[in-house]
Amino acid sequence: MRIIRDYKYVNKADRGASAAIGNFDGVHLGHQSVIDIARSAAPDAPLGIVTFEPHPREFFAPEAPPFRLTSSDTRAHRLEKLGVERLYELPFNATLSGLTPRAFAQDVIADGLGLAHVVIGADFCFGKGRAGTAQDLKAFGAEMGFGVTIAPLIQNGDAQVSSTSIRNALSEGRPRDAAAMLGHWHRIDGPVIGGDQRGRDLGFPTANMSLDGLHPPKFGVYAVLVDVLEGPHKGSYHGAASVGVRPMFGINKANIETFLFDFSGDLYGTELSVALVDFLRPEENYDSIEALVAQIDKDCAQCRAILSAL
Ligand SMILES: Cc1cc2nc3c(=O)[nH]c(=O)nc-3n(C[C@H](O)[C@H](O)[C@H](O)COP(=O)(O)O)c2cc1C
Ligand SMILES: Nc1ncnc2c1ncn2[C@@H]1O[C@H](COP(=O)(O)OP(=O)(O)O)[C@@H](O)[C@H]1O
Repeated sequence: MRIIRDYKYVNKADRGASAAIGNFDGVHLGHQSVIDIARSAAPDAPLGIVTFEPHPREFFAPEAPPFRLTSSDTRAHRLEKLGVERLYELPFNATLSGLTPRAFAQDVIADGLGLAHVVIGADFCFGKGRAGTAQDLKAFGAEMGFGVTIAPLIQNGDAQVSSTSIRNALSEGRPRDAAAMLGHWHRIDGPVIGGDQRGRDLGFPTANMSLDGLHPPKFGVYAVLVDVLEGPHKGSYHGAASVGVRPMFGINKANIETFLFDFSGDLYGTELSVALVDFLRPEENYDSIEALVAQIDKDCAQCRAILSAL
């Protein structure tokens, strides 16, 4: 997969793609479906994605709390796994956001990226003030010479699959509902960072990861599947993770700390992918360290049972 970060001066080899357009936060079942449609709409064309960085909401409201399900790196990895060959990750700035719908179609899609075919969801809006609709894009395509397919929206029961409903499921401690809409477990990816070196004294050393920039799942304890992605301990493990601020030890910056079962070794700096399977309980402030350790023992037993039944 090639990542192209500008819509001007695009190489000939990177033009002519059949591409889906959107934010693709989480790369959920709806996203996977538009990608499949883009693939079958023009099987001989390179399969592309047009997306934006930062996410438009981050650009318009930089002070708002983090809401992303996936970092741009994770998004790129997932798209590559789905067979995407060209990722047009366009800088979302005042210039791009100020283009009228017609200018976006002409300058970005037709002239800039030279797309052969475009796939969008039925609720897609584009251009300054989100003034352009999917139907408008179809009309521009006919005029400017690119094909447009409007994809139906994927349902999950009665509700539409969306990044927002996945965020809500995670905020409410329903990771299995999030997974049903994602088509995969919700994962937190990143390197293991240093902590307060307290976990080892408790008898539960934890691999800590930052939640910076990401939508925080409900604070509390989760049964997790852990992939160690590199290094001598590369492999898959079961574990128990604590998401939150660790009230037993003051109010700290929220992170995720994972105890891997049947594991010992150094994970500092190693890339991990932690999948949230079930929410067990909220994080608590216990009366004593002994009470916390007794509870963590119970949490681990419960997590082992949940994970071995998967
Ligand atoms: C399964 C599990 C459950 C935990 N539950 C709580 C909790 O309820 N309250 C809390 O303050 N910390 C909880 N912790 C977090 C510990 O406080 C944390 O792992 C410890 O402070 C180690 O910090 P360190 O990794 O920075 O050394 C839990 C940790 C694990 C692994
Ligand atoms: N079973 C395990 N689960 C998670 N991390 C482990 C485990 N065994 C050893 N480690 C290592 O111990 C470190 C965590 O120890 P801990 O005392 O909690 O320190 P920190 O405060 O840095 O998290 C991890 O980053 C990892 O390198």
